[in-house]
Amino acid sequence: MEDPFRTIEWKGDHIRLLDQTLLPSREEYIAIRTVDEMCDAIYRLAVRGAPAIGVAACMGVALGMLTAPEDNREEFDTRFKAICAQISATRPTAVNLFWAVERMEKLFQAASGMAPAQIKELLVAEAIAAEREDRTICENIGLMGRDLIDDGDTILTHCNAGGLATAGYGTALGVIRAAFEQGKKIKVFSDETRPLNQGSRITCWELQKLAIPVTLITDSTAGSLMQRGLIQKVIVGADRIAFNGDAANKIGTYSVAVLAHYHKIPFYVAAPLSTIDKKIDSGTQIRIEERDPCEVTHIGGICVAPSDVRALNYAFDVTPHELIAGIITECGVARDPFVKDFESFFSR
Ligand SMILES: CSC[C@@H](O)[C@@H](O)C(=O)COP(=O)(O)O
Repeated sequence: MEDPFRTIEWKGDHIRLLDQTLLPSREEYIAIRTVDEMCDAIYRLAVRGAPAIGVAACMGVALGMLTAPEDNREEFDTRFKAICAQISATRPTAVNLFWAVERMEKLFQAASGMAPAQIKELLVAEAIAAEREDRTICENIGLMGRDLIDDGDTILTHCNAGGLATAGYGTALGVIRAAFEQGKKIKVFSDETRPLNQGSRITCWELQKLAIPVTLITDSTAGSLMQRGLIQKVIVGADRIAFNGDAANKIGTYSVAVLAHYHKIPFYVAAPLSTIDKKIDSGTQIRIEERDPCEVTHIGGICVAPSDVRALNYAFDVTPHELIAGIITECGVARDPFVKDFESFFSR
């Protein structure tokens, strides 16, 4: 089946992206014309999900350099550095953002002997390639993970790790989609995923578009469903995975993993290799984004708490590797001790 939407697309002089903050009530594409606009889109989650943020970062760098002066090499280089720094400062947890900026930096360095006009072309080509690659990587994650799902399974997912969190197809939802495309009769429970409701707003919307049966639950319902034997697998995405397998994902993922462990339900993480941070060997080193408390005190712009109450808004948590049955990547399913499998995947 064709993708029912396009997360992000290079359009020559601008970037077109589906504004995810408006879903599901409005399906609106916006045009990003400057680095400021791209940084704002990433920060306010108009584009979100680790792999999609990575693609947005590549495209943001290429876009910003389109207007860089070609007659002054020093200014050209300074502009590049400033753009990379600005994009890197938008969100701290998803490593794909930094992976993307590093990818563009490497290219910029390798092309340092070339004329600015040529470098601009290379940066654009790299950003477009990153988008295409991500789609293919997600399809491969689907192929690698689909046999973990049995016919008749009901799967719980948290947040949104679907086509909209990537350049297309998705990671956790990609595995579910691939199993569904094999003809397996599967059902999905989607946690609503407070505070910003990526589960209810985006995962449910995507799964409905794909005709995959989905039932929305509040975040606090998952344990009860597990206790009743109504969930056979859990699959989620990740924003950053340490080399020992500890995985940061949307806040609430850790609670789901603990529940799954208690109920002996396999808990899987699906993510591309670009989400694995080779520089850190434990989840304790992952910086967790803390966002505006208003996201907790308000739902859809309506205040649901006393206006002066203190609220804490960690956007992510870390699930320790021992709670993870497998990490599904485009190269295969890594198992504990993850470091061994990761090393083999990266050496290919
Ligand atoms: C394939 S996306 C994996 C994760 O990025 C996803 O599960 C998630 O936590 C997204 O958080 P968000 O704050 O919406 O960007």
